[in-house]
Amino acid sequence: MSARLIDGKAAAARVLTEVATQVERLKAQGIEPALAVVLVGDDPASHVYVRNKVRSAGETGIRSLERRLPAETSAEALLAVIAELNADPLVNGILVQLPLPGHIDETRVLQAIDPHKDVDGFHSENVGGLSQGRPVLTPCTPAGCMRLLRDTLGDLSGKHAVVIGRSNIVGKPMAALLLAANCTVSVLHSRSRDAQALSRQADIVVAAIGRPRMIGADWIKPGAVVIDVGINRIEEDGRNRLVGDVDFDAVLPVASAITPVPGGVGPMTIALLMHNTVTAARQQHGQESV
Ligand SMILES: Nc1nc2c(c(=O)[nH]1)N[C@@H](CN(C=O)c1ccc(C(=O)N[C@@H](CCC(=O)O)C(=O)O)cc1)CN2
Repeated sequence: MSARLIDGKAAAARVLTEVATQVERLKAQGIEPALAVVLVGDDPASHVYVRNKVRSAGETGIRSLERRLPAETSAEALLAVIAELNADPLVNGILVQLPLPGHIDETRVLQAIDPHKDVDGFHSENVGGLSQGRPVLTPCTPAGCMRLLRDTLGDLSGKHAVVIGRSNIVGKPMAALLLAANCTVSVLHSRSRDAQALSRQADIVVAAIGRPRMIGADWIKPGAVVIDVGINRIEEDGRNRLVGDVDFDAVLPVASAITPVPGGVGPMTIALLMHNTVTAARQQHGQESV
């Protein structure tokens, strides 16, 4: 048996089409959703992601503003930019591209964003709301993984889901979303005992550890659905390659469905950012989220 490929590009295109329809409706009411993207420094991957975010905004009719700042920008200067965007009534969503240069405290910066404009869902107000099941802005990568899982499995109720990795951006919000979908959730990390055996009991495995191809076939129960969040750049056979946290070739014959890297979770992250921007715009105008 060979697993079905979960096509993140196609799923992202569907989300973006939904978003474009919502944007058209808002514009007909005189509301133009706008997203501010803040990029500090020269990280080449961050530049690509920001370019793709601005492009997706344009394609869905969302107005975008870019604030590009040099790597040596002080925390105070960055906070001043965020304060200006918070105060601008025509800006609905703000995101600060991560990682920030080492001299800037990321938490301090993320906490400075108005929670209603926090389209990354990283502010503690939104993190807390997510764990309480309130309708808050939700981190884009985990929200994208949930869409892929629902498209693949339908109702997730009662499934045993294992999340490997406990980062604030992916692992922890992913666990909260799976719990909200009535899964039985285990979060595995570097100190977990018998991680492989626990993972092998799961119906759903979400790998978000940042270690190239760490999850092999012996971590996966036959027929499980595998979501690979890893994006690792490695050099192999003299070529630069992008690989996930899952050993794709080894797991393919064991799983029932699997996301590839590239073309799996990554495109969903950007699509869900556009979705969150429209949600933020609707909420700021007293409308329910869709
Ligand atoms: N403020 C944020 N910073 C970061 C986030 C985030 O959600 N908010 N996530 C990641 C980077 N990221 C978005 O910002 C992101 C990563 C990967 C992709 C993507 O489409 N990947 C492609 C491959 C692209 C490539 O060649 O590198 C894929 O997997 O198919 C989109 C967005 C960290 N920072």
